[in-house]
Amino acid sequence: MINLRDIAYVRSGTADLEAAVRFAVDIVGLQEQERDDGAAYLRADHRHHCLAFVEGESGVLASAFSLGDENELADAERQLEAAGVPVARGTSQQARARRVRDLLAFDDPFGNRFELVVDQARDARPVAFGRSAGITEFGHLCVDAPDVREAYRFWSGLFNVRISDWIGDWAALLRIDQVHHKLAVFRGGSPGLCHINFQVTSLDDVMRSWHFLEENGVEIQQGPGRHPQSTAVFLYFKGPEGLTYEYSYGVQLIEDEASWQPRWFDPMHPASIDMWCGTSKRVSTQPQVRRPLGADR
Ligand SMILES: O=C(O)c1cccc(O)c1O
Ligand SMILES: [Fe+2]
Repeated sequence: MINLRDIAYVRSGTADLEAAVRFAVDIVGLQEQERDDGAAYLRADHRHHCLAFVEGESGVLASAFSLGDENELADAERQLEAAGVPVARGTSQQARARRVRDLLAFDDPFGNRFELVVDQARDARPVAFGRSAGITEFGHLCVDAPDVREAYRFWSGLFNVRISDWIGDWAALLRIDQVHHKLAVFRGGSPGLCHINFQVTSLDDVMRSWHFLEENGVEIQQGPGRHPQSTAVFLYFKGPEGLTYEYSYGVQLIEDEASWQPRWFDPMHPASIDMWCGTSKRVSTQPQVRRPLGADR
C-alpha cells in the first residue's frame, strides 16, 4: 500500500497568467511566492506553494501528494507498475519546477494526472497573504470522475485512502489522515479539477469573504452553507477559466479511526451538500447535489 502523507500542490494551466495570479492574490488572498519560467507559485501555508499556474492551455495539469522519502517513492513506483498503472519518473528539471526533490506521475483510471513527490520545499517565513481572508492552509482537492465508486476502488486499493462519507454515488470524501477528507471525487463527465479548498480560521472569515466576493463581483457557486459530512461552513466561488475555489471553516477530524462508520447521504436532497437548506419537502426527483462546478460538466 502506498502511504500518502499529505496533499502537496495543484498545477493548473492558464491562458492568462496575470489574471489567474491577480485573482489568486487579490481575491482569494494567497501569496505570490515567485514566478519562474512561465509559472507562478501561490502560497497558503508552510508549503513553498500549493497552487502553481503554468502558462499555456487552461485546465488542471496535475494534483500532487507527498510521500515520506525516496524509498517510499521507489516502492510506490513498483506498486503502481505491478498494478498495471503506467508511471513516469520526473526529470530533475520537472522536480525543480515543482520545488521538490523527486517525483513520479501517473493517471487515475479516468485520466486525472497525479504526482507523488518527496521533499516539497517548505518556507519558514510567515505567509504574506494577498488579503486577510483568514487562510490557515491548503485544505483539500477535489477531482472529477465519471465513476466515483471506481475511483474509490482505485484509491483505496493502492493507497492508504479511506472513505469518510458518500454523497450517493455522486461524491466520495476520502481521508489519508485524521482530517475528514483531503481528497474528494465528484461525479463529472470528464476528468478535471472540481475545486481546490482552503481552510480559514473562523466563521467570521467565511462570512466576511462572502461579502468581499459579492462586493467584488465574484461569482458565488454555492454557499455560505454547511456540509453535513465534515460539518464545515463553506463557500464556493469561481475564479478565472472556471477554477472553483472553496473556503471552509470547521472541518472535523476523525480521531477514532477504528470506530468511524462512513455515512451515505441522499444525493436527491439539497441538505446532503448544505445542511442549512432543503428543509421543505423533497422538491425534485433529480440529484440535488449541485456540483460546485455546476451539473453541466
Ligand atoms: O467538507 C465537506 O464535508 C464537503 C462535502 C461535500 C463537498 C465538499 O467539497 C466538501 O468539502
Ligand atoms: Fe470541498
